[in-house]
Amino acid sequence: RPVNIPIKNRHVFITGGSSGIGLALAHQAASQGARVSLLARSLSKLEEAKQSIRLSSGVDVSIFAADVRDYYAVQKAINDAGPIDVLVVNQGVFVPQELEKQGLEEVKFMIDVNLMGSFNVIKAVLPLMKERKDRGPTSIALMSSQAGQVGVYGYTAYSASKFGLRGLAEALQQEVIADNIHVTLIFPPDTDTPGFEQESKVRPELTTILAGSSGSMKADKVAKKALDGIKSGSFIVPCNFEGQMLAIATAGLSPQRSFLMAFFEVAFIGICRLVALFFQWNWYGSIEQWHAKKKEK
Ligand SMILES: NC(=O)C1=CN([C@@H]2O[C@H](COP(=O)(O)OP(=O)(O)OC[C@H]3O[C@@H](n4cnc5c(N)ncnc54)[C@H](OP(=O)(O)O)[C@@H]3O)[C@@H](O)[C@H]2O)C=CC1
Ligand SMILES: CCCCCCCCCCCCCCCC(=O)[C@@H](N)CO
Repeated sequence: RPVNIPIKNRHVFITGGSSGIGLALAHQAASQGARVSLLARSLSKLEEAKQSIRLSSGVDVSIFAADVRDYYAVQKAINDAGPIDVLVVNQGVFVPQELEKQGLEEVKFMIDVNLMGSFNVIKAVLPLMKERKDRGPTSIALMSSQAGQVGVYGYTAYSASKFGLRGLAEALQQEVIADNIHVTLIFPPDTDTPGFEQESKVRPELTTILAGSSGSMKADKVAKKALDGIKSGSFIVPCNFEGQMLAIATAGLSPQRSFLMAFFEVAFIGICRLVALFFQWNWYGSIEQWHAKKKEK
């Protein structure tokens, strides 16, 4: 059933909030009257973010320098930040590379930050979020990626880390629903951020070609979709039209609050599977072409 999770005058805690999508979310939450806290590794980037939010909305955000891989550092930050109403687990790292070429330390880095780091943050927040009475509905939101709905060339480790978040989210929602806690999973396409700019420099050509199947977005737009999804307690939040098709094609056994969306899923799942097969046909065609071109050289 539908739910409404207000953010005005409530505490929104964003990991990876000093850059890109997380920073855009922080700006929007602050301008909508939320009390905002940010967590990331680099203190100087956090201070810059704090400054820019103060300039644009006059709001003073709290900042916490910690690495999500360090449970005790995360726990300390969260205890210092005070009770959280909306947790956005958004930190993420992405180093695209064919698995054969990628070092295992890079694989582990992505799994540790994106997946294990998310466990650390949620484990630290949950007891405090649960323990408060008369607090109204609260939210735990996770930033996945369209690469967490479909495997993409060059993203073996990254896709695995983002698919992992879905299992975590589906199981967690069942565990916390009785506490009026609502889980949201966000699936952005390529998004114009400092992290993406870095990624683009090292991305295999095929990764760029396949990821181009979905249009790219501005961080502000993704943040707006995310925040609207969080406020309406949506479990799955797609960000663009391709994302809406992907969400239907991969709906599986995820919960659905909206009767209208449930109807769309049932009505369009067949056609979306057809479109998905067409995309796969196309992707394998691109892969074949790319190999043929490489051989010629
Ligand atoms: N941009 C894109 O194309 C897409 C991004 N996403 C996802 O959205 C999220 C945000 O991405 P984007 O805005 O592009 O990323 P950015 O690289 O621009 O920002 C990443 C943020 O995460 C923080 N961070 C990184 N590692 C850690 C860590 N170990 N501990 C704590 N904080 C950390 C960074 O700060 P610091 O380095 O100081 O720690 C920074 O604040 C990620 O989860 C990403 O996977 C999903 C789909 C597309
Ligand atoms: C029903 C069929 C729908 C068809 C649409 C298919 C589109 C899939 C495109 C996948 C794009 C993956 C982008 C990853 C972005 C990301 O996370 C990196 N930039 C790292 O941050």
